Amino acid sequence: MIDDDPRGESPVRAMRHRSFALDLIRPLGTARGAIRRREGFLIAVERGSDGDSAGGDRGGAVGLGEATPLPGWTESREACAAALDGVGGQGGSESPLEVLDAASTPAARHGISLALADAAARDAGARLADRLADAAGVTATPADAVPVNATVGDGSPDETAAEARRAVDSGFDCLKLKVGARDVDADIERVRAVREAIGDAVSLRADANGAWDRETARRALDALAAFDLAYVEQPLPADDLDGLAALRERGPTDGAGGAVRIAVDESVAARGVDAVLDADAADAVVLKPMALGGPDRALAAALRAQRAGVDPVVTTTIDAVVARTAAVHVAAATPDVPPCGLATGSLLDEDLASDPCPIADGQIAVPTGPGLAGGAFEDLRRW
Ligand SMILES: O=C(O)CCC(=O)c1ccccc1C(=O)O
Ligand SMILES: [Mg+2]
Repeated sequence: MIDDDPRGESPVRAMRHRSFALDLIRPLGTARGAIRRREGFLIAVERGSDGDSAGGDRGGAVGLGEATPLPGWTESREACAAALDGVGGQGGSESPLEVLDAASTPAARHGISLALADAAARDAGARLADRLADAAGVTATPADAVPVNATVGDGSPDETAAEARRAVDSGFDCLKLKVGARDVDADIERVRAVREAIGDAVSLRADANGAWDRETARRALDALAAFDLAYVEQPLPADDLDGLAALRERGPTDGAGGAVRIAVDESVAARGVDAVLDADAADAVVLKPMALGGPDRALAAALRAQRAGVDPVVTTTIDAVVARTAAVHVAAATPDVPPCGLATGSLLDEDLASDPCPIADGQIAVPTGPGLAGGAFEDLRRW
């Protein structure tokens, strides 16, 4: 097929979606409550045939997408389902990406956008990462592997330290620890226990999921400065961009070393990456393709962040394997990407298909194409 539609925006010839529900092995404790189960939609599309195909009825490759909403970052499951149903009823005359709004239904838009991009990449015989990079004007060749962090949930100091130690023993050299689910003094003891268990050579991040007010955040950051954290993610509520900017500007405090770097996640989902960059609210931005309306939009946000001198960290919302693999391609297309929150497949008790992205030595492998993962998801393409 002639590759005249690099962004996969041709009309949809056929589209279907089905729902799924996947339990986590055990609840992931966060400051916003535990995540126990993920419910979403698997999407398959066939793009419209090219105008030049004489037969008039020739379809392209079947592309796969996933929409796994998580309120707080995306629309509700109901709103996602309604948006996907609306696309199905459209009749295929215009691109569904024009009618799906990235701000109000990012997960639905992610699912359709990914399915179209996978189909287009398969038709072109190219890896998704290469197609995303080309469309975004990235000249560097996408990576074959991406550094990742292990994700460690809330738990007692002993439980948390043991889980951190297991992650390091299995090859991770960057960990992200959930904080903010208990009071600051308890979290300080957890971080101390983890640092003692893993040693100084492992990079350590903490994610408060917006739990603290300004005064608590200052107290927490002052105390946590002793443990050499790479950054603290979302120490303040999503909308407090001024407070986040002020935390960054704060100089070293009495003898405690330099200020702790700030990453933002919920602020990106709530206000968009440009508002975060304009407010000077972050040293790093956490980019979840599911929350940003698609892999292409996530990569564009990553490149804008880099141009502003801010580190883009690509992560999942604990998605099933199709969306996780897409996020790996986004990270691969981002030049010099720092460790990303993509090692979340092991949190799930079951999955839609086996994972084509093995993790070793703290790096996740980027599948060879075409599309998302070559033949890896064949069973998912026919149902
Ligand atoms: O970043 C990671 O390590 C994994 C992803 C993660 O932590 C997460 C997963 C689901 C919902 C929210 C979050 C979060 O980063 O706050
Ligand atoms: Mg986060």
